Amino acid sequence: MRNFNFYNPTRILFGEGQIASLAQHIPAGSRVLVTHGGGSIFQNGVWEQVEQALSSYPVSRFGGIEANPQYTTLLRAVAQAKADESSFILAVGGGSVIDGSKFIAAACAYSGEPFDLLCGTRAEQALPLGCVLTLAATGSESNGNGVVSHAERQQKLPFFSPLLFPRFAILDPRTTFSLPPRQIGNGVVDAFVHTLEQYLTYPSDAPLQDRYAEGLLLTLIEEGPKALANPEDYNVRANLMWCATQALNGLLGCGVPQDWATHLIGHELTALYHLDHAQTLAVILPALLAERRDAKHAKLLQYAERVWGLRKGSPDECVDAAIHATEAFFQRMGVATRLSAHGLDAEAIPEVLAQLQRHGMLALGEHRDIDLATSERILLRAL
Ligand SMILES: NC(=O)c1ccc[n+]([C@@H]2O[C@H](COP(=O)([O-])OP(=O)(O)OC[C@H]3O[C@@H](n4cnc5c(N)ncnc54)[C@H](O)[C@@H]3O)[C@@H](O)[C@H]2O)c1
Repeated sequence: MRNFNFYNPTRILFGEGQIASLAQHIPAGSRVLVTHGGGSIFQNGVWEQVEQALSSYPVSRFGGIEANPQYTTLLRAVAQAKADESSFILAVGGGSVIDGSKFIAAACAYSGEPFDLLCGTRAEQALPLGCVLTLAATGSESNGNGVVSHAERQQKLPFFSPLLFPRFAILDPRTTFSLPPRQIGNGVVDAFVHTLEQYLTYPSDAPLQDRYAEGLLLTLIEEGPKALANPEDYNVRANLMWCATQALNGLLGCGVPQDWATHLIGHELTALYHLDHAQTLAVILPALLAERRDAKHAKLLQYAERVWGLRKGSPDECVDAAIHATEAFFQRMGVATRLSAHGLDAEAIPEVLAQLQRHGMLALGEHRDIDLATSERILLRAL
């Protein structure tokens, strides 16, 4: 096992009714800016609960943070937060609202050009941030990462600061009942691929991390389809929500090699062709596993046996069957696994490669050996 430095200060408030406890976790006297997306919180009762819980604070609201939050939208929120002298940001939504709110929190406390924060300048100050999660997927509710899109530059820009871990995250599974099937599928696929990015690499003598990852994968496989079939099953939603948080709160990746090539190639597909984040993962991951089957052979075999129960046949047959089972699972969650399903053909690939080159993505994966030629082969397999 490798050395690691694990830090996660986010308080998790899990379960039905927890929104009512908001006032216990936001410092008295704070001027709260509530950030949200397109308006689902007004239809599913979440806003009512938040408004009631915050009745003792001065509250302002910034809505309209879109999926794959846009830099220009977030700058407007920063201007509002400054004008309102906000001292606490409460993000109410999915990964996009939370990521966007992390940027707002950092940019409000930054005296330079806000874009610097997306180009490697790490936030050294930030407004405190909390969140009410409404979509189980990204883990953003309990990590210090964010991704902001810049439409004009066709870029998705990741950033990180330990100051951007939410102070608390309210995880009430009932808030997810109103998700449309597309977002249920996306959420399960996202959490599944986050887990695989930290598991399906090469053996590193970390059996606890392996079994932790396998536990998350098995739970997602069991519970994911149930959420599609019965969207208001509280326990199913609760288990999925807790899986998604743990898939990217930092603990799973401790002491093990990590891949993340699927995400980095996927980001370019979103920036160029506007696929949902998880749609890109479902397309790239099976193709990447097929392309990298030799480098990942030992862990693919372990994955085949322990996660999919595949023991019959030659090792190669088991690996093939595991990749096939992964793809079939994504499809069962309603998420397509081919570029062609999104109307993209081979003509789309050169621009993805050009973007990877522009962004310096020339040595990806756990061995840093996925060069542009390998990325091209992965994309061709994904057609
Ligand atoms: N910070 C991280 O660690 C991390 C990790 C992975 C992905 N991301 C980023 O997060 C973003 C994706 O976030 P996401 O998958 O959570 O989706 P999202 O936040 O983009 O939301 C998707 C859609 O679902 C709607 N929605 C959210 N909650 C709802 C509810 N309860 N009922 C009805 N509709 C609801 C939103 O309004 C939006 O239209 C991408 O930009 C991705 O790159 C961040």
